[in-house]
Amino acid sequence: MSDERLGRKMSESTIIDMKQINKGYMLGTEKVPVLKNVDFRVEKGEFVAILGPSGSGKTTLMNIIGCMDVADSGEYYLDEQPIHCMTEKQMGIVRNKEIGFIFQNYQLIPTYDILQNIIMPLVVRGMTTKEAEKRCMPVIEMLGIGHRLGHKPSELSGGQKQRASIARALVGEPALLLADEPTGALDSASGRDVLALFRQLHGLGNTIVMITHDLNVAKAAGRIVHIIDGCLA
Ligand SMILES: Nc1ncnc2c1ncn2[C@@H]1O[C@H](COP(=O)(O)OP(=O)(O)OP(=O)(O)O)[C@@H](O)[C@H]1O
Repeated sequence: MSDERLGRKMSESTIIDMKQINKGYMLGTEKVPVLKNVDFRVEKGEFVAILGPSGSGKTTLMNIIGCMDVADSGEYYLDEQPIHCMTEKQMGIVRNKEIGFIFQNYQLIPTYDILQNIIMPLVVRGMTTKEAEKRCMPVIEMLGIGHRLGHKPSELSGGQKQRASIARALVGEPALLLADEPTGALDSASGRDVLALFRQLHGLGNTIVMITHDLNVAKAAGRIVHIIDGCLA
């Protein structure tokens, strides 16, 4: 291992370490840069908001953090694992094990009931339905959705759907919770409720990275990082 590599060894408590990340998209025959030399670091237990206007590159960055897309150049370590060196299959395994996703539109499977949705990450890992259901109960209780388990997502309010999606994100005990505009589809009371829940989860030691365009939402986090025109400030 080179001295340079040793020189930037992560601290034991770093969960995200991105160095000089660049990403662009092809527009006709030209590549348009979207993320420009992004350095981003998150320590375990932090609650960080990435705040930026529409088109600033938030989703592009989230897709890379979430191992759903790869950078054109740069290095990305998630919990000391070099994601930039991995195959798609390896990234899929990291994604399932290390990251709990929370989306603006919940992304619950409409034909599954709420319990089936919540246990899904554990079933994907090979756990039996019975085992998975048992394992999920404390999270379901904490989120107060026990009375909705047999319902389809379409029968729940937006706030309840987001609580179910947070439960699904938590059951696999991920190293990182990654939330993309988690209050974007909610009325203001349900939005405040979800942010209070995030603060509670942060208080319990969870690491959260939340992407938003709304300063009032970002203020719920312990640290705000601004993204403007593909650059982190
Ligand atoms: N798959 C793609 N192909 C081409 N251009 C893309 C693609 N995805 C995003 N872009 C462009 O990259 C830029 C950043 O997009 P991105 O979705 O990351 O921004 P954002 O900050 O999440 O915006 P919003 O808040 O509106 O979702 C935009 O100019 C967008 O048009």
